[in-house]
Amino acid sequence: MIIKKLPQEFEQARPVMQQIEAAGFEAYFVGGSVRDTILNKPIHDVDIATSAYPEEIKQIFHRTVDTGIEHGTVMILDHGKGYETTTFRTESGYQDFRRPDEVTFVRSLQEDLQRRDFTINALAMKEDGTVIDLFNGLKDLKAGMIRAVGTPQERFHEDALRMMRAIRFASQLDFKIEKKTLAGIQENAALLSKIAVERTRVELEKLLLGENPANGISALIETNLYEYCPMLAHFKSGLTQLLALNDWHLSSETEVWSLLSYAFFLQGKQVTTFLKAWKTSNQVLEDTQAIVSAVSPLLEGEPSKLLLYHTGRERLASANKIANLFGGEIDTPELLEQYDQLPIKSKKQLAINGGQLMKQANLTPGPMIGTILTQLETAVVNGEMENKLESLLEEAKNIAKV
Ligand SMILES: Nc1ccn([C@@H]2O[C@H](COP(=O)(O)OP(=O)(O)OP(=O)(O)O)[C@@H](O)[C@H]2O)c(=O)n1
Ligand SMILES: [Mg+2]
Repeated sequence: MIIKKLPQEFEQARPVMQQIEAAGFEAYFVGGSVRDTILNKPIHDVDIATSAYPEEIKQIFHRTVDTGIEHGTVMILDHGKGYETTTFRTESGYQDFRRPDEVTFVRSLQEDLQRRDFTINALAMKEDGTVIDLFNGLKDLKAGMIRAVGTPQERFHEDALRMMRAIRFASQLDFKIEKKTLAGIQENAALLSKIAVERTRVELEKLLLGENPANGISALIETNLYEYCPMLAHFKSGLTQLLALNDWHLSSETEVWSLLSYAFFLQGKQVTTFLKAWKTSNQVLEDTQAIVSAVSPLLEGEPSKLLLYHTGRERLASANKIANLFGGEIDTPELLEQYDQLPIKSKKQLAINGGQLMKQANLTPGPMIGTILTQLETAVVNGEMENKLESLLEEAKNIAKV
């Protein structure tokens, strides 16, 4: 197979490939970018595999960065772009099920490709678009099949994360997992606990953000992999419930964690415990908390102005998306319109501040100031008071008297 029209990311990298070849070495595009091009999907980064050793690459190109030289990876800088090139290699050892004990550089493309995870990820492409397909990856791409290269057991022992990758691709590409590969995951699922939570998290997020998340979730359950993911062992029924939802497409990590938390009936501190177990960022945690607490009122259909205000625009859209998945009926554009009509969007927009309260209403510094500001804020948001300095000062004095 020759791909005639290559995406511009490959075109740009061509001179680099040609230079490696001119020096007498082989160079191929490998990995996800080749797979996604054949699937007509947009690509992000192009990876290059080469028979040249890192030191040889550094002799060919003047501007390089050692991004992972012990693994054979050198970044070539060319016309303001960086190209990761990795020397063909084999790996051995894998006593910890996640990293090889030893990496050996080799000159043969075949040896490099045969240690890769799935046939669809073991394609290589020359700079002229010729595809090298040593493991029937093209056939599997066409059939929509995820199949381990060689023996699944070996591939999963080399890196147990590959089991999560398999189900992630099942969702992302809407592919099936081939029988022996699926059985390999079932048999080796427990090895996933050896993998750093952060790596597993990235795969779970990609799974839930994928084209057909239900496909990935069924495989997660069917293979028992979920039992070796942080805390998911407790939530089999919650996970199963997700399979019944109609056609859903999430669009951020925060939506992933909010959907899971809501589907698992988690609240307050339970959300924190769950997300901490998955080591999400604090920002994701904060946003998820806000979204999860907004879902039930949205589902009930009468969200208060104060809820809209405290949730904020972006989180509100996510919360309503989740509410609608569970039967909520509020239209998101209408809800956002209501939000946009709130008199203020944050405390900063209140026409009065603590300093003015002290100076112009003669209030003494202390916690009372905060309490009064919050009451004024609530009144303004609810449309009970105008957002004007004089009337707010007047009201502040009244509150202080009581
Ligand atoms: N555990 C892994 C990770 C990666 N690879 C190989 O390295 C390539 C690049 O890895 P990566 O960028 O992590 O995955 P992609 O397949 O490119 O997927 P994505 O589009 O998500 O980057 C893969 O295609 C595969 O050939 C592998 O064999 N085993
Ligand atoms: Mg990639």
